[in-house]
Amino acid sequence: MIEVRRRFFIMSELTNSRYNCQNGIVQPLLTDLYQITMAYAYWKSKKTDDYAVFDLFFRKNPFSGEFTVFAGLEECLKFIQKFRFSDSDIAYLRQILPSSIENEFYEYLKTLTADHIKFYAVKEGTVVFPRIPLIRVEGQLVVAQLLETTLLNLVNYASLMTTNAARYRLAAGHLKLYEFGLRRAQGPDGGLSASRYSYIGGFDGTSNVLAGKLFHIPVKGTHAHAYITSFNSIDELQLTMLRNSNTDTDENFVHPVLKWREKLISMFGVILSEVSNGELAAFISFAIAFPDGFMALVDTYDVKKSGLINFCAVALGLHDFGYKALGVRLDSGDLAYLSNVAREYFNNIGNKYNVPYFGKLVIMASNDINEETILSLNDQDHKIDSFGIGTHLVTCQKQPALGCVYKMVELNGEPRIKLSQDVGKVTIPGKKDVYRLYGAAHSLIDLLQKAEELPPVAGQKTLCRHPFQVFLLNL
Ligand SMILES: Nc1ncnc2c1ncn2[C@@H]1O[C@H](COP(=O)(O)OP(=O)(O)OP(=O)(O)O)[C@@H](O)[C@H]1O
Ligand SMILES: O=P(O)(O)OC[C@H]1O[C@H](OP(=O)(O)OP(=O)(O)O)[C@H](O)[C@@H]1O
Ligand SMILES: O=C(O)c1cccnc1
Ligand SMILES: [Mg+2]
Repeated sequence: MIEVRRRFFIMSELTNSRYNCQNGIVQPLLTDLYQITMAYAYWKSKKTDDYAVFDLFFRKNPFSGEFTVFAGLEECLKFIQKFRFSDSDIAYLRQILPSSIENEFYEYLKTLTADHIKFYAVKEGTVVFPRIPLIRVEGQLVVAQLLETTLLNLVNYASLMTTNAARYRLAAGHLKLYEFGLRRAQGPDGGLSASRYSYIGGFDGTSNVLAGKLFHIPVKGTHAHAYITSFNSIDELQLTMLRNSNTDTDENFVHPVLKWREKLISMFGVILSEVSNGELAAFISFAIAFPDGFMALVDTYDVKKSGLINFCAVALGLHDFGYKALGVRLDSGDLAYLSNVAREYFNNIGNKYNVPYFGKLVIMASNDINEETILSLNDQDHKIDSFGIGTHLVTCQKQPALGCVYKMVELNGEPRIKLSQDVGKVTIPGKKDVYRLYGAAHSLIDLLQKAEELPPVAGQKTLCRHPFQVFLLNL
């Protein structure tokens, strides 16, 4: 039995404002100059009120992949709902446009809104495919045209980023994924979008605090190498006392940690001079600051000979005081190998000193991780629980743009086509609706029909024709 689901939803079915903020720079002037000059030329040719239909779609899945996740819709809806040129916009346009432009045009521009535009879209977060319209805009030609650049800007990076994140999610399975890319993102707005859309694509959280506040995304973080290198010796510790939650008294925390470290040094046969005291001081101070949330960056000096020994000594000290450490972050070296070493340390210590949760301490990995790194790690026997991912994720290094386009497909009820020598660039004319046909187990095909045609009916034969390739599918 074939099931049919409508793909397009009208504006009132799509609006679900979870986020109370609108990005302040998304406004009518966030567009290409040619949209405004075309608006004037349409106005002069008395075509502004022609009835236009535009499709927004892409031609090829990104990352040499087989799917795309549609995103950016929420911002498109806010943009359309608020679309209006302000007085200062008009004043600026008067400055930059030729003096030959008639005054009445500016008066006209001031009156424009998108209130009468009909806006249809696929729901945000839907898996979508090439050439299927993601958005259909219908209405007054001049307004529908003026929306082009901004809608493309809002959808292109959002969908690319969400797809990228979804691919990392597929590669990482159930492991935790955190977006750590703000420092490497394409400016402040790129950074915020990256955090927001990586969350929609399946990440568990972000290090970006503003994104957490604006978009209600869980925020997470550890500490940087700078924190570790800011300490040189144990004597530097200003604060040595920690509340023992078993006895509810403040006790010296450094002495038990040092005792534990002596035991671990002999247990793992490392040389005392190779275990960094500065690193231990940094870990102790961080544990005193966050006894319930102690996560340590262990690769500043030497993971095996120093970082893991110091971390475990502090974690055992915390255990004595009635707290549970969280785990470690590895940020260099062979992440598969080091994660195995870390897990072995934790298991051995947990068994020897009867601290069962030690075997389950979190091992986070970071450092230039991309989808291929995760797939390669999957082929190795790693023990990583979570990844912190920055540069490759937020810059979409593997493919920096999704080629969404916005094309006129109908004017005043007549289909319109853009021809091209390149068959892939020929547009599919006419006002179309989109349906997804489902078999018993999964979706089968996306079907485009003329909007005036009756929807396909579940259980009845439907002739499906590929728009460019010559083969038929009789479902
Ligand atoms: N076991 C592994 N399998 C596949 N890729 C890995 C593995 N371990 C690490 N990587 C990746 O290999 C690269 C190592 O990079 P590089 O050699 O520049 O870093 P590093 O020297 O370990 O650390 P850094 O220079 O940051 O101190 C990173 O992109 C990392 O994600
Ligand atoms: O996926 P990534 O781009 O690596 O994102 C996260 C990185 O950012 C931080 O360090 P930073 O990169 O600032 O310094 P580093 O290159 O010396 O590690 C962190 O320690 C990670 O290495
Ligand atoms: O919290 C972290 O560990 C973090 C945040 C941003 C970049 N690198 C690491
Ligand atoms: Mg790095």
